[in-house]
Amino acid sequence: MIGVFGGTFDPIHFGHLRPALDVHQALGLDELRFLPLNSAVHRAQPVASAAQRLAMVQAALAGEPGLRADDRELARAGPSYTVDTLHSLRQELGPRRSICLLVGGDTFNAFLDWHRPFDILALAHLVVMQRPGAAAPDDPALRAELACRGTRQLAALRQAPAGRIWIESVTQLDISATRIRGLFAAGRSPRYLLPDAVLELARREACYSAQRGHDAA
Ligand SMILES: Nc1ncnc2c1ncn2[C@@H]1O[C@H](COP(=O)(O)OP(=O)(O)OP(=O)(O)O)[C@@H](O)[C@H]1O
Ligand SMILES: O=C(O)c1ccc[n+]([C@@H]2O[C@H](COP(=O)([O-])O)[C@@H](O)[C@H]2O)c1
Repeated sequence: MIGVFGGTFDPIHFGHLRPALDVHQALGLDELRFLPLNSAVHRAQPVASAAQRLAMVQAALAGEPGLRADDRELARAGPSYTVDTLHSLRQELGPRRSICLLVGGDTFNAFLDWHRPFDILALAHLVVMQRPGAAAPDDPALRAELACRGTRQLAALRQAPAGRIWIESVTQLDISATRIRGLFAAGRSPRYLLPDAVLELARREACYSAQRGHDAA
C-alpha cells in the first residue's frame, strides 16, 4: 500500500510529520509520499516558493526510510486538484495497488466540497488523521459515507485499491504553519515546532521574512 499526503507545507512541521509517521507504521505502508501543492484551490497561495517548499519537505524526510517527497503537483501547471494527482499516480502504480490518501481531521470535514470527491474515492482510500476521541463529522452526507465506507479491518484496505475510509487516532500536536510563519515574521524563533534542517533552510532562504509574510501578525 502506498500513502499519499498532500499539503501546502508552507513550511512542513512536526504537526504533519509525527501523525504521518503514526499512519505509516499503523497501516504498514510500503511507502508514504509527501506532495507539496502548486496552486491551492481552497485557500490563500503559499508564501514560500514551490522550490523552497519542496526543499524543506526533502530536508524534513531525509534519512527516514519509507518517507519521500513527490513533486508531481509542482510539475503540473494550474490548480492542484487532488483528483488529477491521483489519476497521475494511478498511471504510475497501476489499477490494483492500494492508495491511501492521508488527510487531517479538519480537512476531512470539508471533503465533500472538494473537486469530484467521489472520483477521488474511486481512486484512493481516505485515511483520516484524527484527534483521539474526536466527534464524528457534522455533515450528514459525510457521516453516511463514513457509515458505508468506514472500516477497521486492514485487510479491507489491502484487498480493494480504493473506496474505503479509515480513521486513525494520531499524536495531536497543536502546531500550524500559520503560527510558524507568524513567529518568523515577528522575528521570534519557531524552533522545536519543526525539524532543525527545515528551520535552517527557511532562515538561509529568508522564506518568511517580515517583508514576505502575507499573514504576519
Ligand atoms: N498539527 C496537525 N496535526 C494533524 N494534521 C495536521 C496538522 N497540521 C496540518 N495538518 C494536516 O496536514 C495537511 C496539510 O496541511 P497544511 O500544509 O495546510 O498545514 P497547516 O499547518 O494546516 O498550514 P496553514 O497554517 O498554512 O493553513 C492537512 O490535511 C491538514 O489537515
Ligand atoms: O482537490 C480539491 O478540491 C482539494 C480541496 C481542498 C484540499 N485539497 C488538498 O488537500 C491537501 C491539504 O490541504 P491543506 O490546505 O490543508 O494544505 C492538499 O494536498 C490540497 O491540495 C484538495
